[in-house]
Amino acid sequence: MKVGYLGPRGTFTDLAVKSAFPDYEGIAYTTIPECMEAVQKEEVEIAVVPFENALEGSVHLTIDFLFHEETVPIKAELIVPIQQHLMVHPSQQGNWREVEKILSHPQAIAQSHKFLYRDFRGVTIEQMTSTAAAAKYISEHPELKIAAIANKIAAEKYKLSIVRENIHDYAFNHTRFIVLSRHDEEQLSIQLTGTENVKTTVMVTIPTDRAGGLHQVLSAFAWRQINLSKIESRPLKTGLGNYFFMIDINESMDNVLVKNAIEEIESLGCIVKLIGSYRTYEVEKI
Ligand SMILES: O=C(O)C(=O)C[C@]1(C(=O)O)C=C[C@@H](O)C=C1
Repeated sequence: MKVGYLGPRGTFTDLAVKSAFPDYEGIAYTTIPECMEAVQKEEVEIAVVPFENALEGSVHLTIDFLFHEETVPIKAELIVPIQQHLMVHPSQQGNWREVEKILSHPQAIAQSHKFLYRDFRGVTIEQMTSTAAAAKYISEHPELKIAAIANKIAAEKYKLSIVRENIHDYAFNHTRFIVLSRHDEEQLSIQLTGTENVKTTVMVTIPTDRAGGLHQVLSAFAWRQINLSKIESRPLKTGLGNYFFMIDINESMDNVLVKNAIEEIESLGCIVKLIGSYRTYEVEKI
C-alpha cells in the first residue's frame, strides 16, 4: 500500500508512518491538505496527518479539511512522542549562538516558544512547510547563519549538528496523528500494539437560532453517561460568530448508546458529520 505523509523525509509524520507502516511505500506531500486530498483521490491508500499536539492544541488545517471537504474516514490514531532540537549546518557549529534566523514548522515553533523568547529574542523566526523542510534548507545553505527546529532523524538525514537538545517548552510533548483510509483497520495491518481506547469523532453544526443548542447536544451524551474527551469550536467560515463543534467521544460508534445520542442530536435539527470511529495506538519511541 502507499501512504501519503507531510514530507520531505525526516518529518515527525514520516516517523509516525515508519512506526506504524514500516513496509509500505511512503509518498511525500508538501502540505497537510495535499495528503488528505491524495487519499480522497485514491493516489494513496492511506494518509497520515497531525491532528493535535499536547502543547499547542489542534492542527486547524486538518480539522477544517475534515469538516469542509469530502474526506475518507479516520481508521486509527497514533500517539507519538515529540522532541524538538535546535540544529545548524556543521560549518556554523562554532557560532550557532549568532544565528540570524530560525526556521521550522509553525507547530514546532509554537512548542518551543519559551525557549526562543528566552534565548533568541529578536531573531527572525520563519515558518516552513515542515520541520524536515527546514532541516533540508539548512543543509543546502552552509554559508547562512540559520538554524532549524526539527527531530534527531532529520539532523542525521540532512547531516546537521544538534546544538541544543529538547527545546520544547514542556516535557510532556506528544502529537496525535490520524490515519485516514477507505480500508478497514484490519486490512491496514498497523505494526503497533493497539490500546483499549476507542474514540468516535463527530462534527456538529447547531441551528443558529437555537438558544441552549450546545447544552442540548452535550446533554444527549451526558444522560447516557457517555464520556467525551474533547470539544472544540471552529469557524464555519460563513460569518463572525458562526461555528461548528468537533467532539471526541470515548466510545465506539458500535455502542448503541452513541448511535442513539447522535440520532437525538439530529432530531434537534443539528447536522452531524461522522469523521470516524477508531482505535488508539501508541508509539513508544521514535
Ligand atoms: O513538520 C513536521 O515534522 C510534521 O510532521 C508536522 C507536525 C505538526 O503539524 O504538528 C507534526 C508533529 C509536531 O507536532 C510538529 C509538526
